[in-house]
Order: sequence, then C-alpha cells, then structure tokens
Amino acid sequence: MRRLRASAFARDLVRENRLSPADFIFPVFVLEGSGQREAVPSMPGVERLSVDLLVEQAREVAALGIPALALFPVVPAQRKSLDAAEAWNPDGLVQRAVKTLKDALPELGIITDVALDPYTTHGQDGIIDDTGYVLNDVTSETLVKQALSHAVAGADVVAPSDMMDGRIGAIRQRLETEGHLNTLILAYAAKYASSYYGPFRDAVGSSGNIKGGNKFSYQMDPGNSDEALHECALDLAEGADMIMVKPGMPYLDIARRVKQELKVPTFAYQVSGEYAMHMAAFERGWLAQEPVMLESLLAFKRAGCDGILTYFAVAAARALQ
Ligand SMILES: NCc1[nH]cc(CCC(=O)O)c1CC(=O)O
Ligand SMILES: [Mg+2]
Repeated sequence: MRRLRASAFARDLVRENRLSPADFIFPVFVLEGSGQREAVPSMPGVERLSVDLLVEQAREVAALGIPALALFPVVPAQRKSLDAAEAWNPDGLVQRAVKTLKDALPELGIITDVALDPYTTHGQDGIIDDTGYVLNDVTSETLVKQALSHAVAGADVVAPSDMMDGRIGAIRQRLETEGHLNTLILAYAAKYASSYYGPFRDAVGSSGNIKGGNKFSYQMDPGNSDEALHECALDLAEGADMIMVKPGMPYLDIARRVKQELKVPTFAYQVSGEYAMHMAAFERGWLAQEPVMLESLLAFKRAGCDGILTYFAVAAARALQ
C-alpha cells in the first residue's frame, strides 16, 4: 500500500475526495444599523455585522468562490413577540439584507433561515400554547408567511430549520401559487436536539430567552438514526430540493446514510459548538489550525455530503486558494 503514498504526485493522483471553496456555505449573523460590528465571544473570529458591512464580507465570500451565504438575524428584543410577527415583516432585517445582497451581488446564492426562534420572546422555534408546548400547524402557517416574505425579497433558497411536521409541503405549495417557481427549499430534515448549538444561541441572542428550556418536542432525539431517513423522505416527498443534516461531525453516520439511501443533494451543518471546540483548541495551541480545519471539513466529503455549512468557510476557502 505504501507505494502510492511515497510521493506527492501519486497521493494527488489517487486521492478520492477533495475540498473546494464550491463545497461551502458561509453562515453570517446580521445586525440592525450601519457600521455595526460585534464579536461573538464563544465563537472567536465570528462577527455579527450590519447589512452595509455584510455586503463587504459577501464580496470576499463571492471572490473566494464560495457559492452561497446563509443569513441569521440578530433581532432586537423589542421586535420579539409571542406571535413572531416580525418574522414576515416585508421590511424586516432579513428581508432588507436579502434585497441589499442580491442587488450588490446577484450571482451569490442567498439562503435564509426559516424558523421563529429569533423572533419569539421565549426563544422557541414556534408558537406556544399556555403550557409552553410548540404548536405544529399554527407555527407552520407562520413559517409559510416567513418563507414567502424571503422569496419576495429575492432569497434563492429558503431553509426551514424549525422541525415542524408538514411545513415543507405547505411552503412549497404557497411558493408555487405565488409564482416563486424556482425558489429552492433546503430542508433541515434531520435536525437533532443537540447541545452543540449553544454558541449560536449566544450569537443570535436567544440563549437568555430560552433559559433552561429545550427543543426535545420537535428536534430529533440524538439516539435515533432510522428516524432521520423517515424525516428526510417526508421532506423530499413534500417538495424539498436539498437535505440538511445537523449537527455535522457528531452525526456523520447520518449524513452517510442519507446520501447512500436517498441519493439526493445532502448537506451537513458544522455547527457553532463544533466551531467553538476547534477554535478553543487552536487558541491554546493544542491543535494546528489549518490542517485540522481542513481535515474536519474533508470528513464531510468522505461521508458523501455535497456541501458543508461552516463558520470556517472563508478561512478554508483562503487556505485552498
Ligand atoms: N432555528 C434554530 C437554529 N438555527 C441554527 C441553529 C444552530 C446553528 C449552530 O449551532 O451553528 C439553530 C439551533 C437551535 O435549535 O437553537
Ligand atoms: Mg420533519
């Protein structure tokens, strides 16, 4: 076996999987105002940006050959409510950010997150009843309005990350009747109730709202694997174009099964906690940043993913130039 490992040319020639900037989706946190830039303490190197600065960052993203951005809003407390009405405000932060980005960089794919957690006072992804239970169908109707407002603003891809049942079908139907025939749906079909999301909740400012709560009644149980295939099959039947598995590295087995059994475009989200643990080790000098970052991303390709949503997108794309 060692003959093919003995020289760089032979290793290059027989390498089965490789990374390219075209594999990445870059997640960004968008703030109100202009000239605003805030560091996220639990995610070193990640900044929340107002739309004007985000456009500058998006230019670099596009120049590096990264195909798409995923937008996550930081919603001011006074815009949060029990009914999450700000989520479908045509002049809301996300809707304005989408318009501005599409005007500035029409070729860059813009993916929007369809979920209510940035907009609810309690930080849950849906509308709750008086026991705190997240109501499925009422939430789904709200998600339809939110997704449509994103499509109207010009989003290329709407990405429901809420895990309500039936919402993909409802969103697809509404997009069709409103004439948004080519708006893509990236379904967070296999999204686990993970403890790796903590830094993200800090970044969007929802961790204080959700307090000691959890999302066990709608996100998947980490013990399950077959259920992920069932979830993905349902979302595909309802009209999803692409599937997201989330988190990433601890769920590579799921990404592998989804790709192998369903043979559809499959993405994985290397989530905030995965980013944070890598960065913590890099900052301490315990792991070497560039090779470990690239190795962590290559694992997704080997598992069969078509792409990776990662906070390392820009750093990795630079490393690959
Ligand atoms: N709609 C919720 C949402 N959208 C993106 C993330 C997490 C992403 C990350 O950790 O990087 C979450 C997590 C949650 O359920 O609170
Ligand atoms: Mg589902």
